[in-house]
This record gives sequence, C-alpha cells and structure tokens, in this order.
Amino acid sequence: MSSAGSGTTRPQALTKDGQLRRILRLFRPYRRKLLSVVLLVAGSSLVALVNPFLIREIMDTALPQDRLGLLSLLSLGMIMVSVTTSSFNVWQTHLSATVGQLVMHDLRTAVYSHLQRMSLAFFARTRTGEVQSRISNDIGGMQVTITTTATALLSDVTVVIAATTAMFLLDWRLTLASMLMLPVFALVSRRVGNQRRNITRDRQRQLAELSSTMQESLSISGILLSHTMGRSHSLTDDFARQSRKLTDVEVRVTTAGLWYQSTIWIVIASMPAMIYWVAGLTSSNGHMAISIGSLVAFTSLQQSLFRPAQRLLTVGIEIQGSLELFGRIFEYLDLPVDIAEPERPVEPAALRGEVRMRGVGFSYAGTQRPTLAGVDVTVPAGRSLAIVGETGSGKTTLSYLIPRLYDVTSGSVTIDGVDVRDLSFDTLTAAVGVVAQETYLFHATVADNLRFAKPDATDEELFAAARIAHIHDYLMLLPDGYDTVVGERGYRFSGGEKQRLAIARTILRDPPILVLDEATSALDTHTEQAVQKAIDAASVGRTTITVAHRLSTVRNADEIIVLDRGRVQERGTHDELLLRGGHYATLINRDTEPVAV
Ligand SMILES: Nc1ncnc2c1ncn2[C@@H]1O[C@H](COP(=O)(O)OP(=O)(O)OP(=O)(O)O)[C@@H](O)[C@H]1O
Repeated sequence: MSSAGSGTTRPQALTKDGQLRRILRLFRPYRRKLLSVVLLVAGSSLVALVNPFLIREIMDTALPQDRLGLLSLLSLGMIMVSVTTSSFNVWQTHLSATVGQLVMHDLRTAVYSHLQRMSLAFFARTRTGEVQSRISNDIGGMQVTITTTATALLSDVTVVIAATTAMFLLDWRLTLASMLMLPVFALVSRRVGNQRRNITRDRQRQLAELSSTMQESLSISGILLSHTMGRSHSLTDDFARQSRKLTDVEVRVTTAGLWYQSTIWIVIASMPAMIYWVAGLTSSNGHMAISIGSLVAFTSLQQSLFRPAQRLLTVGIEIQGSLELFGRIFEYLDLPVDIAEPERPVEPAALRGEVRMRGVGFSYAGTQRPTLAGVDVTVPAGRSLAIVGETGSGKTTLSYLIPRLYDVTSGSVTIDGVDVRDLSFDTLTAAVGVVAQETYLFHATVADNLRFAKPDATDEELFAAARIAHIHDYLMLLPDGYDTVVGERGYRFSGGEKQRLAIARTILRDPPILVLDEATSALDTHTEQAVQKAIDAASVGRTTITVAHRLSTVRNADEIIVLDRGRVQERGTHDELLLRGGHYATLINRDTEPVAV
C-alpha cells in the first residue's frame, strides 16, 4: 500500500490555444448535430426576445385603447413564444446531451485503448487507482462543461447580443447606464478563473489519490494484508485524512469566487430599480421621456439578461476548471507507447518455435546496474530451457523479453530468425504463450476465463485443454462444472488449481512456444506434482522456457542456464551441471526439496 506518486510525468505543458484547438477537434465528428444545436439555440433566443415588444404593445396600445382583438392576439403571441422556446430547448438539450456524451465516450475509449497499448513498465510504475481515476473522475468531471456549459454559453451569447440590441433600440441611454460595470466584472472573473483552475487540479489529484488507496486497500490482497498485519485502523485513519483533504478542496471548488458572483448578482438585480429611478428623474410635468410600455419592456429585457450575463461572466471560471481536466486526459493520451507494433511487420509462414537470444542486455528505466547483460541462448524448436538462479538474478525479466513484455536494451531476441520486434502483435501472441507467476482470473465462469484466450473455442476444445492441464476431472466435480463462477481474482480456487487453469487457458491457443514462470509460492508435494504433470503435458511438442524457482522441476530440461546478476554463469543439462560442481550444484544442495541425484 505504497503512497508512491503517480509515476507519470507531465509532458511539456500544452499551450492554452493548442489545448482549445484539440478540444474543438473532439467535437468535429458531430458538427452537423452541433450546427442544429446552434440554430435551435439562436432560434429560441431570438423568439424569446419578441416578448418584451409584445408587452410594450399591450401596455402602450392594446390596454389603454381597449382593443380587445389586438390584446387577444398579443397575448396569444406571448403564449406561442413560450411554446416555441420550450420545444426548441427540449430538442436542443437532447442533441447537446447526446453530443456531449458521445465526446466523453470517445475520450474514455481513446484513453482506454491507449492504456491497453502501454507496456508493463508503465503499469509497474503507476498506481492502479490513478489510472482508473483519469478515466472515471476526470472524464466524468468534464460532463457538466461539455454537455451544459457549452450550450449555455451559446444561448447566453445569443441572448446577450439580441437583448442588448433590443435594449439599444428601446433606449440607448438606459442601455449604456446598465453596462457601466461590465469591464470590472470581466477583469475579476479572469482572476477567479485562474484560481478555480488550480483548485480543480488539486481536487483531481486528491480524487486519484483516494481512488488508488481504495483500489489497493479494498482488494482481496489488500484486506488480507491489513487484517493480518493489524493495520485496519491505521488504514482507516489514513483514508479519513485523505478524504478530509478532499472535503476541504471540494469546499474550495464550490466557494471559489462565490463573493464575486454574489456581488454581480446584487448589482444586476438592483438594475431595474436604478432604471425606474433614472426614468423618474427624466420626467417633467408628469411626462416621462420614455413610455411605460417601453420601460416595462426594457426592464423585462434586462431581466432576461440577468442569468445569461451572470453566467457569461462566470463561465470562464467553469471552463478554466475543465481545461485542467482536459489537460489531465490529454496527458494520458500523449504518453509515448514504448513497446510499439512494427509498421511493416514480417509475416513468417508458420513458426516452428526456435528461440534465440543474442547478446541480450536489459536495464529497467531509472536503474543503474543492468538487469541482464550479454545473454546468449538458443532453444531449438520443440526443446526445453530452464532458467535458474538466485532470486533477483533476472530470470523473470529474461522470460518477459520473448513475448515483448519488455524490449531488450541491447542485442536481440528472435523467433525462427525473425526479431520479435519485427513481428505483428497478433503473430507474436499466437507464437508465444505465457503462464505468468501470478495467475489472474476474471470474475466470470471458468469457461469464460478459458475462452479469454480463444473466444471461439468449442466446449470440446476447452475440455481437451483442461485435460492436458490435469484440471478437467476436478472441474467436472464442481456443482456447476465449467460454469462455476470464479471469485474475485480466482479466490475460490487453490494456488495449484489456478495455475492449472492458467496452463489450460494458455494451451488453448496452441502456441508453439510456451513461457512458464513458475509460481514462487510453495505448493505441497501432491499439488506440485499435479502442476508439474500439467506443465509436462502442455510442453509436449512445444518450445518450453521455464523460469524455475524450484530446482526439483528442472531436471528434465534439455538445457539449463544459471543466471547470476543478469549474466549466464553456467549452462548444460542437469547431469552435466551437477558433475561440474559449480553454482548449480551449490544451488541444488541448498534447495530444501529432496532431490534424487
Ligand atoms: N519494474 C521494475 N523496475 C525496476 N527494477 C525491477 C523491476 N522489475 C524487476 N526489477 C529488478 O530486476 C531484477 C531482476 O528481477 P526478476 O524478477 O527478473 O528476478 P528473478 O530472478 O525472476 O527473481 P525471483 O526469483 O525472485 O522471481 C531484480 O533486482 C528486481 O528488483
């Protein structure tokens, strides 16, 4: 439950302009829908502006002159205006929500698919919760901006332009008087926007931190560790501390610029009073320079301006916050893919499965000492290689170079003479089957888990693979057989059973090369024999490279290499190496397993 940082570095900050252009590009596929939204918003805003003029006519003409026909017509007009604007709004909201959600869907999928291409190294240095938080919290946080703010902005601009024009037409002096405060508001809004952007950054970081903590500590392994280490209370305290920090940030997000918004609100709300007062001042001998109808129409226009103007002055604040969210997402989309598929892959006819490593060197990023150096090994097709050595000598790392979970730093790994870096991912994954040290099973049925390797596998194929892995009989004894649902991370199955399921899953793809990283956890002799039988059966006719943690399992390998701090120290068969009396012999003697020599 480390509190290591996110592990992702911020690439050079995107310029605001570049970011805006990139955001606009996201909307490009939906420009037709957006055009309809623009038309609907503009239409509804313009139609709404007819109302004040209808009011003026009612007040100045229809009512004083007792013209009932005109009054009915004007009243009906007012009702029609509301019907039209409401219908336009419903339609527009539906369209803009659809576009907003589609853009979010595109972003979510783009981030997910980019992350799928990232190498193991990225996930090794990044906290799981952090990755998920970018997809759920950051993209989720954009929803308001994308779906509502953007269209509100559009309608607000239209209303403000149209209402201001109408106000000028009614009385230009009153209009100017109403707008004196605008520049001051705009300036302050800019400052509050920057403030909001910084707070949003803090909030998203805090959210990611909280997600990571939950992800790690509420997983089966996390709970197991905290229960057995008696750390539940302190973890709860840590969580509470983080959650409390989030509370503070959330309050800051909500209240940033609140005083500013209230001031605007008060000033805007006092405007009609000011206007009546100014109109009163202009009256002489009981006659005002402006008719009552115009005055009412003017203040009603002003009223319709309140919300849009206020929103426009604060929309910058919202957008600044969202820019930060977009920035975090773009940062992930821009992560370089360190293990990329070749543009023009070599397509060999059929792979036999000869694996050759030539002068292989490898260093993990950020480490001083190379993990592997000068490794030369050839495993002829159909033969077996066992890699042994002290813990940390680089066995697993070496085996990961064949399926390209990591790329060599120097030298090369070839399959049938073709560099693995020149093969398409499809060819490579079809050629190399990997059974990793830690078996990962999805929360789904056994059959679904097996079919993850080969979605179109028939039941017979599943049974055959499970038989080879010596797990079929066991599965048939379960009440639900192959339909048994595997618990979270396969917890209902024992370690040995999970390994055999993993072996069955891998051989279902029938790869010519098998890379097996033996589980380090000790299995009882009976289980170990069962797993060994599964491995032996799975290896038949395949090139097999086994990372051996238990020396009892390597005796039959065609070749054994002994790694020492990343270098091949000895090589040969079990008998040859024993006779040599070197490092391997020492390891064998030290191995707790009784070995018949
Ligand atoms: N992602 C990583 N970043 C940096 N160093 C790593 C990383 N993964 C492994 N190492 C280091 O590389 C070395 C070789 O690790 P590797 O897992 O290949 O050893 P191993 O021989 O398989 O060990 P074991 O028998 O304990 O599984 C170790 O010192 C390990 O700490």
